[in-house]
Amino acid sequence: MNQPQQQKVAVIGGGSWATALVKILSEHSQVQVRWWLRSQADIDHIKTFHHNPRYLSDVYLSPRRVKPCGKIRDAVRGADYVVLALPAAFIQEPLQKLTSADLRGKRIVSAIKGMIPDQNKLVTDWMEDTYGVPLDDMCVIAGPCHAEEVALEKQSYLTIASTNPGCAADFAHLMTCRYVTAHPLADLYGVEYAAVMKNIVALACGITHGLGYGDNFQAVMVSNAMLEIRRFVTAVDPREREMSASAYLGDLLVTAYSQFSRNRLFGNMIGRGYSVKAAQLEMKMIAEGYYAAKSIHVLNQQYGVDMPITEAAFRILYEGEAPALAMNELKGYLK
Ligand SMILES: NC(=O)C1=CN([C@@H]2O[C@H](COP(=O)(O)OP(=O)(O)OC[C@H]3O[C@@H](n4cnc5c(N)ncnc54)[C@H](O)[C@@H]3O)[C@@H](O)[C@H]2O)C=CC1
Ligand SMILES: O=C(CO)COP(=O)(O)O
Repeated sequence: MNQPQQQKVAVIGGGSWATALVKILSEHSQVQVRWWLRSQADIDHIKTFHHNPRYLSDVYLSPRRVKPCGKIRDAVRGADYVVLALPAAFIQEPLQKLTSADLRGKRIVSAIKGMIPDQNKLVTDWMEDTYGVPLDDMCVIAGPCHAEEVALEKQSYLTIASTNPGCAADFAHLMTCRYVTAHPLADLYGVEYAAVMKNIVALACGITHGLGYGDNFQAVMVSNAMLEIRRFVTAVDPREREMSASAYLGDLLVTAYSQFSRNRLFGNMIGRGYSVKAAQLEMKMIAEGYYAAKSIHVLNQQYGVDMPITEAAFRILYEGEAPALAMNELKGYLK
């Protein structure tokens, strides 16, 4: 591994995943983290008490290795890596303060499992189109890994996907610590799309659970979902890939079944009769699957892939179809 002595990493976002990633990065003595958060009160709290007051508040954040700041240009200045760790719907506003020149020569890491909602673009495509960042200078963080379990230092695995093997291997090194093992993988698009789509499936699983369906039904839905994800990813980016690997199947499983899954929780509320608005207000955290259901639905108008689970979620979330009716229709497609 050809890593320089000091690594400067800017982390953009103040939520649970950003906090977990800052914790992992700060396990490395050679890494300096510049952490951009939008709330000045949270920055002051972290500087004084070394904990994020809002998310994963038990996690200790070393003041020697982690420097919170409120100006995004200060955070990225001099950074080797810029890690994007906000929900996709909120990334455009803070990044507007940056120009292509601010990002030139830096490696961009997307930790986001969502698409830019109004443009229906993957984050890496959007970064390439908006800032001219070459795909080879980007990677994505994927794999079954909830921030809450990182906070508890439970053994976890990540996949770092990139078109550039060196970029993936270098960042995988920074994401590996006592309780996290990270592996590089060459399939950037496949991993990025699968991470977006598993959120829609987990949301749909939550809906069925809220409606009273059991584990038998969910197991069939998750198996069918894996085939649905494979069909879509193959249509968008045809190539050989092992979709039972943890970056694809593992992430689908953890999100569909974990007590920590925001998408499952959000779906569960919808299944129990909450409106979308009420579920969003109740949650306090962001379920990317809500936005992804629309983006993938729109994108699929170009590809025409058979996606009954995504379509059922789309109709419930955006067309007002009753969850019970949509799931009843879906029953006929599953096997
Ligand atoms: N939490 C997890 O375990 C994991 C999350 N991810 C991904 O990481 C990304 C970030 O998610 P989390 O940190 O979990 O989100 P979160 O729900 O914990 O935090 C939300 C973040 O969005 C910001 N935010 C909320 N409302 C906003 C608004 N109206 N305008 C601007 N910013 C706003 C908050 O300040 C906070 O930084 C997502 O794409 C998610 O899919 C990926 C792997 C694991
Ligand atoms: O991607 C995740 C775990 O790998 C997080 O999923 P949720 O956003 O549903 O919690």
